[in-house]
Amino acid sequence: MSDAREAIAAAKRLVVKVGSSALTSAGSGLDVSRLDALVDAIADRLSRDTQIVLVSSGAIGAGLAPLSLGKRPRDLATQQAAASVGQLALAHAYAESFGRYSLTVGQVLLTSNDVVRRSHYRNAERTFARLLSLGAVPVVNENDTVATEEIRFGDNDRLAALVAHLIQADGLILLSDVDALYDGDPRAGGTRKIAEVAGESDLDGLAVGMSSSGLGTGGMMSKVAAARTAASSGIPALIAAASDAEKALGLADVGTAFAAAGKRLSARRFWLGYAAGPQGRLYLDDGAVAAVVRRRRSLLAAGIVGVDGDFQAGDVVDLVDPAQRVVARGVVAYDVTELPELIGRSTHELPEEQRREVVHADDLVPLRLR
Ligand SMILES: Nc1ncnc2c1ncn2[C@@H]1O[C@H](COP(=O)(O)OP(=O)(O)O)[C@@H](O)[C@H]1O
Ligand SMILES: N[C@@H](CCC(=O)OP(=O)(O)O)C(=O)O
Repeated sequence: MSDAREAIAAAKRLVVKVGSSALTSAGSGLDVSRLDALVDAIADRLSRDTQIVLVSSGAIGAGLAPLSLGKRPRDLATQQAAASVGQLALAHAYAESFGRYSLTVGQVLLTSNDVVRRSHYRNAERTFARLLSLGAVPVVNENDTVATEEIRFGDNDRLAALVAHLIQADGLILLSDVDALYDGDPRAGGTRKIAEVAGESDLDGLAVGMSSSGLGTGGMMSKVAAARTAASSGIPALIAAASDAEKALGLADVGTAFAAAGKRLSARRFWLGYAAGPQGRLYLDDGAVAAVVRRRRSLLAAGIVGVDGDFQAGDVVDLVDPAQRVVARGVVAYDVTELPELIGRSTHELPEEQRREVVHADDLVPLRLR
């Protein structure tokens, strides 16, 4: 049994995410018997001294049949109407289902603003902590009815990874309609199941594709991205089938396990690296990339070759290498208008008041290349 599986089996706090494809079907909407089976597995784990936050998709899928919509709509307004109807059905079904175990659920609907802005992020953190301390099961989804195209997560796998860090979970379980990660889309046949992802090299050469049901949004790609986000911030993750929920939440001996890399990032550094919305880009030369990413130094004006975006001192920006890859993210100490006359110049050439670092090492998080 891998460390990741042991950690998930022994976790005191878990985030469990279930996808639309595991709860709904195009013709008949919400499948209450599958939802009940998931709740059975969660209730069993809750009875074994574990706190669980459930991130559940399915609002749009659950709203289709009541609105006589045949398949998932493409336009945002109809998706939002379906989510409005479906979220109510979903919340009601969870309340009823957990009620069989005398468990109380609390609905938490988030938009990306709730994590992108640091003050909102901390507010969400407090809400989860209080719900859990009161013994309720938080059931989370994106607030689809108010989220506009610009502020949408559109992807509950990522939301689940962010929530996992937010509540300091010991593990993340992503449940879908497929039993594991394969080295190619299993619909193609002849593909091999991947049981363990110990490090990034185990993901080399994989063909990870989109949803097969037409109900899910991100397909396996967003699950792998979410599992990597969790793992790289110190939280082991498991991708498994919702129909295997009992085993996934039991011994964690099914699906694909992602080993946690290193120690957990602090809340601030995690927010900076994965949740915050960057307002601009700083383009670095090779020397600056080496200093910032490998030697964990502050970014100085001398190593910047270009600037893009509309940011002010205190905003979050992406740091981009000469191959145009985002290699780090940090809080910039200057407004965008101040930088053009500073970049490329060494500190001793600059006036006294402009000698501070452009991004201080304490405000900088190197990102693994995605
Ligand atoms: N390499 C792969 N391994 C496993 N599944 C894959 C892979 N590539 C694509 N898929 C597809 O991704 C689907 C799961 O994604 P999705 O439908 O979005 O799920 P959910 O609604 O649970 O978020 C699977 O049904 C599968 O067909
Ligand atoms: N918030 C949307 C789901 C978005 C989403 O990520 O869906 P999925 O890929 O099924 O997890 C809904 O409730 O319909």
